[in-house]
Amino acid sequence: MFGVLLPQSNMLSLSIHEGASSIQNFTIAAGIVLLIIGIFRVSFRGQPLPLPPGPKGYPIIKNAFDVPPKHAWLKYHEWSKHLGDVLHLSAVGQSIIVLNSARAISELLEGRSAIYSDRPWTAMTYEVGYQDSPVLTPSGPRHRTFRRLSSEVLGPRQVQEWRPLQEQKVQILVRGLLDSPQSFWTHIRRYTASLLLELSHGQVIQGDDDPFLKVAQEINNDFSELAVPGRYLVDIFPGLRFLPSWVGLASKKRAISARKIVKQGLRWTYRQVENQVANGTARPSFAASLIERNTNPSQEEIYIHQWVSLVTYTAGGDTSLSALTSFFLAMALNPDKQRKAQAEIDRVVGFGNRPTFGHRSNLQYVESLIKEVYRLNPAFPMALPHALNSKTDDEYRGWKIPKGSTVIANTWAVLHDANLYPSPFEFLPERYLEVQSSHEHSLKEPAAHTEAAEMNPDPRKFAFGYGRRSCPGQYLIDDTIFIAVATVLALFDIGPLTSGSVPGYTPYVISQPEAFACTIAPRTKAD
Ligand code: HEM
Repeated sequence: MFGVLLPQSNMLSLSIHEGASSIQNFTIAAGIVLLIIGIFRVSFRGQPLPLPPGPKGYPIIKNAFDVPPKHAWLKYHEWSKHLGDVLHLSAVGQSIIVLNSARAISELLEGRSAIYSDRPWTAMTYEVGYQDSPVLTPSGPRHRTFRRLSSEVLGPRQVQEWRPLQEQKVQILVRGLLDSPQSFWTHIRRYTASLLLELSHGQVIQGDDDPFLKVAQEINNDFSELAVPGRYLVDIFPGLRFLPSWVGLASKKRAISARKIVKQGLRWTYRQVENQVANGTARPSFAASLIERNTNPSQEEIYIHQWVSLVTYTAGGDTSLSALTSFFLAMALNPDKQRKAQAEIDRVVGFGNRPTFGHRSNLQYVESLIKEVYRLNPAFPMALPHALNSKTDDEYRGWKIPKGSTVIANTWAVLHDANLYPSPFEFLPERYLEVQSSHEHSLKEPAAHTEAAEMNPDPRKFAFGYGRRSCPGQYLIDDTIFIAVATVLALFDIGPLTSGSVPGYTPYVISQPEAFACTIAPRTKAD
């Protein structure tokens, strides 16, 4: 075939100078060339592209029972060592693509974010109504509205307005640690809950029995349980949801009660703020500003406002708990790193003083220590599942990615890749000191721009997710974690562990340390 083409094209390049008939020849020959290329392409396309490699599975159900229910990121990482960084699994007709490298994640979830930003459909989330939440809603107009509204409050510049509130709220953590250090878990929760609910709805939480906190927590607990794909049989066999309720399917009953709680909770929390705005007692908050800005909202707008306000708490509570408990654990296990950070704080802030955001740019070791907390045990080891849109198949490195595939980014694998982070299982804040870039800059730069050659890239590029689905709360929560970490290190000595062996990590979507205990005592002298 190529033998025919070459003489034709040589003849053409000469004959261009020879008048109209040559132009005719040129046109005919070009047509033939295009025809042959076309035939070649069609016949090539006729050969179906292979799927990425994956574990073999069983007939019909394929990998349905291979998908590990716990610590899935570890299993995927292990498979990727033999099968390659991009894996394909198939569970009852649904393709699951697992991306185990920075390159694959960057090229697909960020480089092709326009088509890889859907969320997988699961029967249980649909039944409860969670697919309307900003976290799980499909990409489309509603998702874009969520993102726009979020960025108006949570963008990198906007969050700076909340810093005085964060400096104030961290006192809840300090007071708690002074009163009952063994309950540090509870104090962390109180600190983040109190901050997030004041920010989202202007609510000043009055203790653990606060009705507002209880509603938000109930929705959060249900969400954590029910939005885990595959936890209920109905997610694997969606047809089960059409069975009538008298059959007594556990998932049906659970979905009905959770749906009621979400609906009531969304309305009730938002109505509190509407009333406060109406009678002039509303404190500044996300919900209040949405209500004040739009005095004649449609039902759809109200629904979006309700979700976008509430999600600030539901998406932020457990994730920040994970990051801060990981910090306490890392300090209990790495006293030398703790001493180094405290020495830096003493030098910059002065022993016994409380750090503020104004000190942050001079606390480079503390900054690196926080990065290492994000890296070693990411709160979302696999981000949240994305989905390729359902319109067309995609092609990547010669593989077919079927339309509608669930796409999982194995963030944990990237953050433990020895080619990116040498000695990946060691807690080494020092690794970032050579590549220190400005805080704002590094957070904004997407993972897509992480050159493969760059060592020890800022883990926040991975820990907060990817592309159009990346975490909108990342700037806010990064501030929340900085002020807590810097304040606790300035005022307390953490560790050693008093609960025996080093705890493992919980195995689900949001992973946090298993229960542990350690000493926490006020510092008495400078390091
Ligand atoms: C340490 C704390 C946090 C971590 C590690 C974290 C991480 C993440 C990750 C990995 C995702 C999934 C991204 C993806 O699918 O690629 C996500 C989504 C999301 N996060 Fe966060 N997050 C944290 C705190 C927060 C806070 C405080 C808020 C709210 C103020 C928040 C709001 C959201 C929302 C709304 C989404 C869904 C975004 C979408 O689907 O478009 N997160 N987060």
